[in-house]
Amino acid sequence: EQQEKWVPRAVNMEIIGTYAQTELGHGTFLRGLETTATYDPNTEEFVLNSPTLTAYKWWPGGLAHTANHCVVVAQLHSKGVNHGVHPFIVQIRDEDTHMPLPGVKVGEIGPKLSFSTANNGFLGFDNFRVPRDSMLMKNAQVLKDGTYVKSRLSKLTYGTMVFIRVMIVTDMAYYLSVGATIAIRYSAVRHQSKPKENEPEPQILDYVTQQHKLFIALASSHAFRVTGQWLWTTFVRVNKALTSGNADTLPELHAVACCLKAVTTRDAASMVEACRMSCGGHGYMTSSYLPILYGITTAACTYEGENTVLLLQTARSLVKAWQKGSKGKPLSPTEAYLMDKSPVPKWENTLDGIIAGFRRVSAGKVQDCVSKIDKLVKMGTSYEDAWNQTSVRLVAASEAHSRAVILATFRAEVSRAAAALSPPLARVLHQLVHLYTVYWALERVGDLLLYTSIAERDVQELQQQYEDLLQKIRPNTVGLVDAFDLRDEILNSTLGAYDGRVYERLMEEALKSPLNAEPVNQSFHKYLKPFMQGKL
Ligand SMILES: CC(C)(COP(=O)(O)OP(=O)(O)OC[C@H]1O[C@@H](n2cnc3c(N)ncnc32)[C@H](O)[C@@H]1OP(=O)(O)O)[C@@H](O)C(=O)NCCC(=O)NCCSC(=O)CCCC(=O)O
Ligand SMILES: Cc1cc2nc3c(=O)[nH]c(=O)nc-3n(C[C@H](O)[C@H](O)[C@H](O)COP(=O)(O)OP(=O)(O)OC[C@H]3O[C@@H](n4cnc5c(N)ncnc54)[C@H](O)[C@@H]3O)c2cc1C
Repeated sequence: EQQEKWVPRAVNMEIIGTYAQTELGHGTFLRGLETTATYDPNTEEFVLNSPTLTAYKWWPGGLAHTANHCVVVAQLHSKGVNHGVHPFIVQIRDEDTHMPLPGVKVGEIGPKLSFSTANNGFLGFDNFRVPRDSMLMKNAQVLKDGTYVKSRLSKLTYGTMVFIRVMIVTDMAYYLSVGATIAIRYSAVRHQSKPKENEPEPQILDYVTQQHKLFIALASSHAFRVTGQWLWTTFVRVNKALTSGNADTLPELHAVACCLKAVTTRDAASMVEACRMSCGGHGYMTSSYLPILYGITTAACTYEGENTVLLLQTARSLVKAWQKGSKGKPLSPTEAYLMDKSPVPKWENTLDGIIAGFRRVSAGKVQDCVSKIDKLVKMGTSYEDAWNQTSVRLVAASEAHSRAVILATFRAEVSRAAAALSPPLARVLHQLVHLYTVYWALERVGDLLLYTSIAERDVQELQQQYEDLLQKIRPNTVGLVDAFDLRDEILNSTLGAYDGRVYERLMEEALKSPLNAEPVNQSFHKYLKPFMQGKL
């Protein structure tokens, strides 16, 4: 009945909430969180407390001034036993006056790289009492007498994060569509330089280097949209199984959500930055929206699980899978390729050949990690230290695994959908799949040379394939970003508006600046003139 009590109020916006998990002292290591929730059976209440400064919640979006409730993650103590972190739904502000309740200290954490409107906040409790039913009891419970009933699966507490990580992959597809639309439309409008003296300055979109910077962002948007759809379908299936008590597929979902969240956010941030830089000085204008978009995407590399930590989570799963597979036990569908012990086949410069190559790279890297860890442990190193000394390779193995998943999913989903598309549209989408696949083969050619039979002539041919694809995609580029159908109000960009009036929009925005309100700014009389006269 907790859902009956809280969900309608949240849906009706009677309560505005945030997720208060991260503290000043801990964001990654959840078992180290310091906020306590101690059960008092005499009053059937939990006492929330922030025993130290580092226990203060720090970062939750909307916490400073918007939220009047929040989900607080705290160490649950009952009958003198600490049962670990659990979620509690807690009212922190009066619903009429919006004043912080007695025992609640809440405020704004200060300026950030971006997300300036998110009023991220801090929250401290001073022995703040909440009723027993504040504990969200879907998984674990505390009875009136303080008896703790453990969850059938402790990791279900972390379920919210899996859900958000799954959504973030699709978020990155959207942010890349925004960045690609702005930069490609601007590149169609901008003319610069005179490679041919007797011809007018060309569109910068006709420079192959510009195409190299931008087309991968366009292709990645589609790759992440398709992968995000696949991941969501997987999440729904796993969640349905969880509801009926079957948690067998949760570890695979956790592992694949971790590496896909990490790789798509890192790619999106670096590709949005490339979009910004490809627009020259005007890309550095806030009015282009590209700096703000970079701030948004790069934040995703940190929140909902810092990327390195998540890649190591996936690596943990890959190492366990390798060890399981080596004992002949079956592996999950996304990790089954790790046990492909067939001889390395002759390299093929095809989509299937490249996808198979990335699976070889991932399996080879995982095997190397396992061998290094085993060797260190045999030499007397603790497993934890051996893990840490191998962690750079573990992250690389995780990335290779993630790329193999994205490549295979993108190709399979577009091939499946192509049958229902017009031949010209199918052809263009296949070109994007091809570009994405060959781009990453060239980006990771060192790994392919180490773990597959790719030869120098194959690499040369791939480079030519890539440059041919840039040329093939060029005529459809503006049409492809128009197809994202992003309204000017959403793009919020002087460079990306549909009508291409870039220079007029840049000037219109500039003239809105308060610094253009008068011809001589007051700073001249207050500072410059006295300084120039030696009076400062
Ligand atoms: C890094 C870990 C996973 C480590 O936790 P741990 O208990 O020490 O776990 P471990 O010993 O490494 O593994 C124990 C086991 O727990 C599993 N596990 C870990 N996390 C999950 C999960 N989410 N779902 C399902 N299973 C999970 C792991 O796979 C391990 O399984 P195993 O022992 O290998 O069978 C955890 O501390 C963690 O998830 N940290 C990241 C914290 C985070 O994501 N914070 C986000 C705060 S909210 C936010 O940022 C909002 C952003 C703004 C917005 O989205 O709007
Ligand atoms: C814009 C934004 C919004 C946010 N919104 C929220 C919110 O709404 N609610 C909320 O609860 N939190 C929120 N957060 C906090 C966010 O979830 C944490 O910042 C994130 O989980 C990382 O934790 P941390 O900051 O403690 O970094 P740390 O974990 O301290 O990371 C610092 C460095 O240590 C490394 N490191 C840490 N542990 C390991 C390890 N085991 N192995 C190897 N390296 C390691 C990391 O890789 C990283 O390089 C937000 C953060 C941002 C930036």
